[in-house]
Amino acid sequence: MKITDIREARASIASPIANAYIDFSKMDVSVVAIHTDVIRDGEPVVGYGFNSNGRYAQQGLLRDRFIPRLRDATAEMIVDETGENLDPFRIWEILMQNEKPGGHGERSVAVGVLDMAVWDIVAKIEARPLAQVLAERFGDGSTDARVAVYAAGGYYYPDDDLERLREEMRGYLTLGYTATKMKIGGVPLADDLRRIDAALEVIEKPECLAVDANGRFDEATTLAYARGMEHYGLRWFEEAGDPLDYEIQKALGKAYSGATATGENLFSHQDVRNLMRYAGMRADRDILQMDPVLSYGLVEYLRMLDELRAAGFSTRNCIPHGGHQFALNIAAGLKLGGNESYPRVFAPFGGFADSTPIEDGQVRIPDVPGIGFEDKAALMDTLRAHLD
Ligand SMILES: O=C([O-])CC(=O)C(=O)O
Ligand SMILES: [Mg+2]
Repeated sequence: MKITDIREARASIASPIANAYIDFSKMDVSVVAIHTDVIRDGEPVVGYGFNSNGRYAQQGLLRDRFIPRLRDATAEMIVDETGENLDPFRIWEILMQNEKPGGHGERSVAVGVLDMAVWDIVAKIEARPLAQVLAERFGDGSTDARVAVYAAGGYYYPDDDLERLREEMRGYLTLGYTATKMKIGGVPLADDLRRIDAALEVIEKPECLAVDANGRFDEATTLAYARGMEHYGLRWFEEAGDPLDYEIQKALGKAYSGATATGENLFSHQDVRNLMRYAGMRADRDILQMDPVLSYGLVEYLRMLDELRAAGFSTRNCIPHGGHQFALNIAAGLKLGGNESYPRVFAPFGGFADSTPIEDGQVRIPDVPGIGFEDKAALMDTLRAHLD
């Protein structure tokens, strides 16, 4: 088999929302399509990839370095031992040739976008959902029939008020979600506590509401929020301090009895190893949110899981960031703790297949080959509009 074409483009996901650190008025993502000469159902197999929100489109890196490396590789260099499918691990080595260690981030996004498309192809050639492929290759052979998902939102809006937030939370419950997440850190603590109270009027169960500070706080503010929020018993307190400031995370873990969450801005297994070494993470409650597509793809995510296991954590500690179907397949196939979802933001890249509604806070993997993009009409329309 061989790759016949690689296309990339940039797609806007701009919106007026803001978290404690950035607004999304200029946010965009890279989208790629990798075409092959393998025929399934009468059509050449095409794999799709895109990055999730938070990091921007990576067109320069894709065009100048990573796509040319893949284009220049011979057919023998990129296939597995059967010669009939791609080998994502060999492709990863080709993408990363002549890249120095360290300084992860941004290039990890470019590689992750291509890696997503490669795994979509692998599962399409096997004519099975990616979750099943992963369960057999790297898991215990079976997939989780349903994955717990939570609705991430609760952003700051230009015309913010508490009723808008309550209305948003009501909407998530109507869609079938039982758990949600909202932003903190964009306004003073007293105002954030009023926002949490408003969300809890709707969600009712504090163990079903998580809060996310997006790395905004210094240590003193982290501890002030920990004291202010501890009595609620919330689901988790996410990214209190800078993602690489493991001392802040450690101080939080010591001071705060509730669960904490972090990892969406760690892009390599070396960063995860350091988190395990220095951040005082607690295996009995804390959540790890590394996002496979932002962090060099599934090939690297498997190495991160090895780091976690070595430190005494379970795959169930992991609830990836990003709200995409790629992470959903990984969650089902490798038995993670759940997956993020963005029902109201970052359309059409957030949310899951059209045929799998959220039921009681959980979602199934659709029975379609690959990652399942073809079962999500709005996403396919966007991908095709940019890449055909
Ligand atoms: O607002 C963002 O950057 C997204 C985010 O942190 C999340 O989904 O946890
Ligand atoms: Mg977050």
